[in-house]
This record gives sequence, C-alpha cells and structure tokens, in this order.
Amino acid sequence: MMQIALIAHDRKKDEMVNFAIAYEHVLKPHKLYATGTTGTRIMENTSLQVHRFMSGPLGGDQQIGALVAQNEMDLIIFLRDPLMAQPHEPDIIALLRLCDVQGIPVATNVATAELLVKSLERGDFAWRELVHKYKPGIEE
Ligand SMILES: O=C(CO)COP(=O)(O)O
Repeated sequence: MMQIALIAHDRKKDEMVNFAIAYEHVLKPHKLYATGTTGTRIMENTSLQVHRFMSGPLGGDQQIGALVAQNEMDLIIFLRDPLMAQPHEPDIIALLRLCDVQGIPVATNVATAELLVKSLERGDFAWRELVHKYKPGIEE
C-alpha cells in the first residue's frame, strides 16, 4: 500500500475530481492524503477515503511536506495553477523542493498524473514497500 498525496489549486479542483473518479479503482487500495478542500471535494465525489490536512494556504502543503521529509510519501499529485499567484507560494515551492530532496515522484499537471497512476497500477512503485518496511511508523 502506497501513501499518496492529492492536492489541487482552486481552478484545478474540477480536474482533480475528474481524475479521482477516473482512477478511483487504482487509488482505492492506497492510503490517500490531501490538503483540506481538495480532500473534501474528492470525498464528496468518490467513495475514496482521504486523510485531510489543513487547507493549503493555512499550512496543508507544509504538513504534507513534513511527511515527504521523513520519506513517508510515495507519490504526490499536485495540480498547480500556473496562471494565478498563490498567497502561500513559498510553501508550494518548499513542498516541491522536498520531493526533489527525497526523489519522490511528483506530478504537477494531469497529463503526468495519469502516467504516474498507470505506473502505480502496473506495480512500478512496489520497491517503495522496502522503504516502508524499514520505517515502522508507516502503516502497512
Ligand atoms: O492551496 C492548496 C495547495 O497549495 C490546496 O489547498 P486546498 O485543497 O485546501 O484548497
């Protein structure tokens, strides 16, 4: 079971909901996390259970970043709005930076998100089970 974070800026939330509906069967077996509003929207529109953190502008990106820093996230789908300034831009950059620090796959648009989820379905992330095994804090 992988630990997956789903995050979308406001003008990308419909796209995230459609993505979650389309790949519900692939995402279902995994432990899902999201920033506050994104998580609510996904749960309203699918049968997926999502652990919700704070809303992004209130620190949700940083909460997810903390798990990335501890190497406890396996995959991040972060549908960013490239055309609208965000008040918490530093938090967004920090999260993406931590993904690069740990080498965690992160999709920032839905085209890449689809490729990653297809990889997930195919079992390409199975090696991450080894990381989990040696990190007892992570749920199996
Ligand atoms: O702002 C966000 C990510 O940077 C997303 O936060 P919400 O899911 O709470 O809207």
